[in-house]
Amino acid sequence: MSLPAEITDFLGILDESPIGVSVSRRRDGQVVFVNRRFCQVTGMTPDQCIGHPARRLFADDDQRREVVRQLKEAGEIADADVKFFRVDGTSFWSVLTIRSASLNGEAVNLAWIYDVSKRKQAEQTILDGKALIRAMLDSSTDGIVLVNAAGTILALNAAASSFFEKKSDDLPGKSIWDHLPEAVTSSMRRGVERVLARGETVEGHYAIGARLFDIHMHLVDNASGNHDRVAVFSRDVTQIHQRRLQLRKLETALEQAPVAVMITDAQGAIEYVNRAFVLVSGYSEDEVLGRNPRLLKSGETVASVFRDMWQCLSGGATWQGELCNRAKDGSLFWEYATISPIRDDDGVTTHYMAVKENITQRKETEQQLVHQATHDTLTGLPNRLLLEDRVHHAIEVAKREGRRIGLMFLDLDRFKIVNDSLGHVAGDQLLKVVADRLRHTLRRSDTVARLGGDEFVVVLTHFQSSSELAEVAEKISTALDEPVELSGHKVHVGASIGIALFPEDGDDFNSLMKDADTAMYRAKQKGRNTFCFYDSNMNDEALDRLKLEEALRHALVRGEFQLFYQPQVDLQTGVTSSVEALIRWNSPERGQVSPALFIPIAEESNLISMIGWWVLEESCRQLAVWREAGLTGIKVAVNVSGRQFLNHALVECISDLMTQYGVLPSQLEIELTESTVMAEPDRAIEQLTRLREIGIQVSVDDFGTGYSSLSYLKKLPLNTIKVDRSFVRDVNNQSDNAAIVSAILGLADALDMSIVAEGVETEGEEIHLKEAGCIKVQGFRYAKPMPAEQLATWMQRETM
Ligand SMILES: Nc1nc2c(ncn2[C@@H]2O[C@@H]3COP(=O)(O)O[C@H]4[C@@H](O)[C@H](n5cnc6c(=O)[nH]c(N)nc65)O[C@@H]4COP(=O)(O)O[C@H]3[C@H]2O)c(=O)[nH]1
Repeated sequence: MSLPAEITDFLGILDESPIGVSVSRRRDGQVVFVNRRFCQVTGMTPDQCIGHPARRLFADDDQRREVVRQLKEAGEIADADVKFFRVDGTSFWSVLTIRSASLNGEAVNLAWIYDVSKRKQAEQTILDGKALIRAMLDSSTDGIVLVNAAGTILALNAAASSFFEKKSDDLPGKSIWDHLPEAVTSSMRRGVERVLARGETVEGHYAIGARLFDIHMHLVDNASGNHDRVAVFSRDVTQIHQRRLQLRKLETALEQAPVAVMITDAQGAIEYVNRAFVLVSGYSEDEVLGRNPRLLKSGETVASVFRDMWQCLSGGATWQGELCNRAKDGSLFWEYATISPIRDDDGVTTHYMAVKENITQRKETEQQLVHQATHDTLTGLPNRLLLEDRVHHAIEVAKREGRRIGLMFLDLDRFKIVNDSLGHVAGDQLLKVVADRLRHTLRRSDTVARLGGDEFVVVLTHFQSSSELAEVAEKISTALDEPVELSGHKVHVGASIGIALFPEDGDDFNSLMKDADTAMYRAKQKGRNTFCFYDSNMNDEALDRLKLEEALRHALVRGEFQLFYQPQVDLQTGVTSSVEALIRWNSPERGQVSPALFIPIAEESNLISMIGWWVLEESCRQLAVWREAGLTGIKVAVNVSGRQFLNHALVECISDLMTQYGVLPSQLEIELTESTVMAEPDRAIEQLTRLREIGIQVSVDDFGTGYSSLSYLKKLPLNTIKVDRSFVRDVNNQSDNAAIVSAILGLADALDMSIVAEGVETEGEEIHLKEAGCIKVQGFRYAKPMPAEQLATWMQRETM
């Protein structure tokens, strides 16, 4: 059927309207008319519509069926939102209205479509937004309930159900107050009122059933800007609360624990200490937090304990052990510590926890017991047990270091008489006095022990010679020879001392004790208050040395020293321009004593300084005498010992003497042995430099015997090397000596030093030395050391 022109014209008027119009026959559903707008909206041409079934427009079958159903039922469709699919696959939303009508006697469906895609899109966006918000709210673990002023629930999220213990679907529209326990409602009601009245956020904690909630209530604006809604946020804090309670319990337990607890981070910074820690250490929490536990270090715990601790902890294991720490007030305390690493879920150590039991009292008791077991109760001195231990230990060290040990056995000479006559109390008092005197006479490094009764033992480990031991024994004898005041009586006790030496007399404790005891009996037999060595040779030697030292002490005051001078000759010119000053001791008892014998004793007993100064002064004095006598241009080489050389006053003293006697620096030379220079090379360099600064020349004696470090030799400001006599001896026949002398000459040449060969005795030696390039010589071949007066004559004769 085609529509009459007047009808289509009429309908065509609607072409420009926003409404699309189609007319279809009810009979067969064929479209008989579409206006232009209809074609625009549907994206079809009139030809694609007219003559075709109207249902073609519906790409979606379900929708089409629905439209047909409605048309059958009601005969029309009013303003339905329908989604159409265009032939190109795109879709659009339209408001669809279909009405039945009669056109030219034919029943038709008039359809109006109006594109509402934009509105639909906006609606969808709103819906999507709402769904998103809903999803977000539902995914929140906090419950959110929106109520109005009357308490009517307007909305709530899924998590809010736990707050009400009911499914959230039932609740909107109902009163919140009907769904909460009595105890909660009144307080919450007041909260809601406050939020609405003042716009404040109100917080609270509520127990609902077995659960605990943190509640926050906030004012919410409605769409028209009225403040009549309250959002109630509820957070289930039951678990947190329980954990908090648990932690509090643990903290209280830690705080009240009888043991000190300390927690540090992985770097050792203290994060927690409990009350016991504060009590024991004396440090407050604030004073230790953030600091390292090292602040407790006392220096009394052996280093190996800390090494062991860190090895253990860094390996992830728990360490247990004893530590001696220092409290804030400086006192020491002992702890038995258990230190464990604390790891996180990944097994990484984040903290260390130390649980420490104070064991100071136990330690003190232990130490007291040990002290009691190892010390004599009366005198407080080590007893036999400790003595034995110390001697064992000393023997070990002495073996390692190649040292000697002196063990002295002391027996008081008149103790029994005191005890029997004045009683035990006086006897005990006497023993205490003896112990004190021994303690004061000896060095801290020496051991003094009491064996029991009136027997004491002294152990010395630092001494040079047996004469030094004899000296100590003398000192002890002198100290014990002093009278002791006992119960109003002056008592002389004295002691007999027996001395045994390791390793000479014995190499273990028992044999040394036995030998010292034997020697002590010998001393008793000799007459009391004396000492005796176990080895009688040593006895004589030590006594002899002691006597020599004693005599040496008086020699200076008694004017028993004299200087001899030995010329140093120039082989090329035959001229003597320098002499070596050599000391002589004319002892009334011993005759002439060789310096080789008494100089070492003087060095050991410190007499060398006095003797050394005398030699220097005497040399200067002699130079002045020679000058007066017209003997000028002579230089004196003075031997200076090691001890004297390192004395700070040496340079000033030499300067003073030169000024006093009018001696020029070029007239004085200092002779040092190679070992003196090499003993402390750095200090030697310093002192030599100062000597050089005042113009004094220095020569090294005995060169070649002391293993000089060549690198040092280069740095030392020395002028002359003296080739030792041992290399000069038979140099013309002994190739070894010849090689050494030639090497020393080469060295001196390279270091720009001059050479003096010592102890030249034969013509052969002289010829060899001359050919080797050695110019200056000294020895019996030219002259023996002689007194000053003789030297003047000798020199005059030589120059004649
Ligand atoms: N066999 C032999 N010997 C020769 C010959 N020419 C010299 N002598 C001896 O060799 C020693 C040289 O002195 P020294 O090496 O410094 O060795 C000196 C020196 O180290 C020390 N001394 C001497 N006087 C002093 C002094 O005033 N102070 C210091 N600290 N030590 C001194 O005592 C050591 C011994 O002195 P002396 O007995 O006087 O012995 C002297 C001297 O008499 C020779 O051709 N053949």
